[in-house]
Amino acid sequence: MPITLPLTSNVRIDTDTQKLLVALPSLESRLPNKEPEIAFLRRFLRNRYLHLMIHMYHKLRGRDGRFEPLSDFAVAQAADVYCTVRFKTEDPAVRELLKILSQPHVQACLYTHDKIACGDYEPHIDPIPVEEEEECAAKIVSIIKKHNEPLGATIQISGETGCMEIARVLHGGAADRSGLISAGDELHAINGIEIFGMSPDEVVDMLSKTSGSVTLKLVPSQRASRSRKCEMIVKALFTFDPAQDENIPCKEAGLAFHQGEILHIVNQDDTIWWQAFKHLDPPKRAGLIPSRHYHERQEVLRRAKAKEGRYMPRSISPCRYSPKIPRQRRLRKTMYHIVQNGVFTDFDTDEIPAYEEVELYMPKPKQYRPIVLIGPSGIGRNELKRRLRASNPLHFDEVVPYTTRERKPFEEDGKEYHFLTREEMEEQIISQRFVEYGEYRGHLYGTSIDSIKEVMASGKVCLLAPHTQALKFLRTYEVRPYVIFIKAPSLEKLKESRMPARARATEAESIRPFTVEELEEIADASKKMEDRYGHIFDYTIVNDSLTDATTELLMVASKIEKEPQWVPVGWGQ
Ligand SMILES: Nc1ncnc2c1ncn2[C@@H]1O[C@H](COP(=O)(O)OP(=O)(O)OP(=O)(O)O)[C@@H](O)[C@H]1O
Repeated sequence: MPITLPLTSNVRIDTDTQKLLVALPSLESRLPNKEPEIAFLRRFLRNRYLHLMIHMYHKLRGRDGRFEPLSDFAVAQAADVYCTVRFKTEDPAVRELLKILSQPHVQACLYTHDKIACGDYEPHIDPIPVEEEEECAAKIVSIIKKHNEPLGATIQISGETGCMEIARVLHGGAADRSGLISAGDELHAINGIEIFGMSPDEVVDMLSKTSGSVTLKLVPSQRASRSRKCEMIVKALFTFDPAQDENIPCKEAGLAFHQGEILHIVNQDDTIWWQAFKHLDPPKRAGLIPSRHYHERQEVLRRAKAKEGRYMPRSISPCRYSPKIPRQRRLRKTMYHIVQNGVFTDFDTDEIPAYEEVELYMPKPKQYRPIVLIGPSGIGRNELKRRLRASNPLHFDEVVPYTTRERKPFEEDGKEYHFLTREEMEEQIISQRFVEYGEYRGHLYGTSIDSIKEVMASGKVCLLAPHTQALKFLRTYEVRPYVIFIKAPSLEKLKESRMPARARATEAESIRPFTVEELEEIADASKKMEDRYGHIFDYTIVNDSLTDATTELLMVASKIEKEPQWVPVGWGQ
């Protein structure tokens, strides 16, 4: 007589199970000490779910062809659909489809379908996992996030696998502090919630809402760790605002900085985004900064665009004036050159300033850095230099220029000028002894590197007001100049300060007040000069009120004799 299950009157126990149940009492008598196990087996064999499954099994094995599947790879087909549409998240229908496909029960259903379609329901023993599979195992990482603190990592959808992965771990952030999260790790779940099918924005949003303990399920990266953690101190030679950069992976992770700020670069793994923090900032999570390569590429594009729009901030005219030569004459001659490697070159190279590696320079007694005043012609460099020198002539000094003109009876060689023959001076020019020189009325005039060294060796502060072109020669380990930009105030302020003060413009044989056009030219040149050479300046003084500018210059001059300064690497010893 067939045994019927109490709760499933319509499901009959199959004959094999019946045989087992019938055999149980004899088993009990033969194994008296196994009573609990046999009792469990009895309950199991009578379980209605087991019999439902056995029933289904027999149905599926029915040879009437009613359960012929359309395909046996529904999971792969669903994954294919998922990958094809996963980036079209702007379409609500696609979003819904992605959501449905990522539901665990839908996936389980598809999986079961494939198993059945393949007839893969015969019992089998799982192979013993091999070591590589163990490596693929997920890791559960719990990190403690302070209130409002970001995770300290950026995420992206992997181009290879289509999975969400950690793009980079920010130095010093919560993820970095855990020591357990690496770039390339696949992110599968946050606080137990599967993120399969979510967009990076949704994941970021989800992460930002969590605080305290956050548990991440990650599949470790298979890539070999290629972290190139490094510490490099640099001066930023440009200004960066992450809010203005369209390509930054996460604006909140960006580090805004200004030209001249000192940054500690801590990671250069990524070719586009490096990681850095600002000097003197409390030690905290590093931010993303453009890599040198990325900045250069962006700058090239910006310049190309500016060229199209006909505005080129770099197109500053080469030096037209030399210190002793009146403006009108010099304009016609354009005779000013810098010699480099025996060739006449210009400082307006195509180099794109990004970061300059720096080190700390400690001021030493009686070894003062020369102060170099740079600015547009007529802004007041020489006036300020004169005033600084007059403040303490025993401490500040100027260089004695060289000339090939005849010595006047009242002049002393080495006092007003060093006098050389034309041949001698030309020889020295060719051997690059002059930081700047020019020709006026058939005679050469110039500033020699030797005369700068002379002042430096005398234990005085050497004051210079050369043209910008001379910086290429002056910015060396031997001279270590401190460059101060004398900047023009607004045109209105220039007119207000220069006109009533009867500021003088030098002309061929006379001096006269500035014209409005000349003041406009000064304001314009100042702007262009700052755009072009701003990264070289150590300090900027706006020369609006002469008294204020002089006071500020005295303050800076005193500061650089006492306080440590950031200088290009190699100048610090
Ligand atoms: N802040 C100021 N207010 C009023 N006049 C000023 C100010 N600064 C400079 N000047 C005057 O402007 C004139 C030009 O100054 P200065 O000769 O020092 O310019 P510069 O930068 O050395 O230019 P250049 O190389 O052409 O000589 C001088 O008469 C100077 O006294």
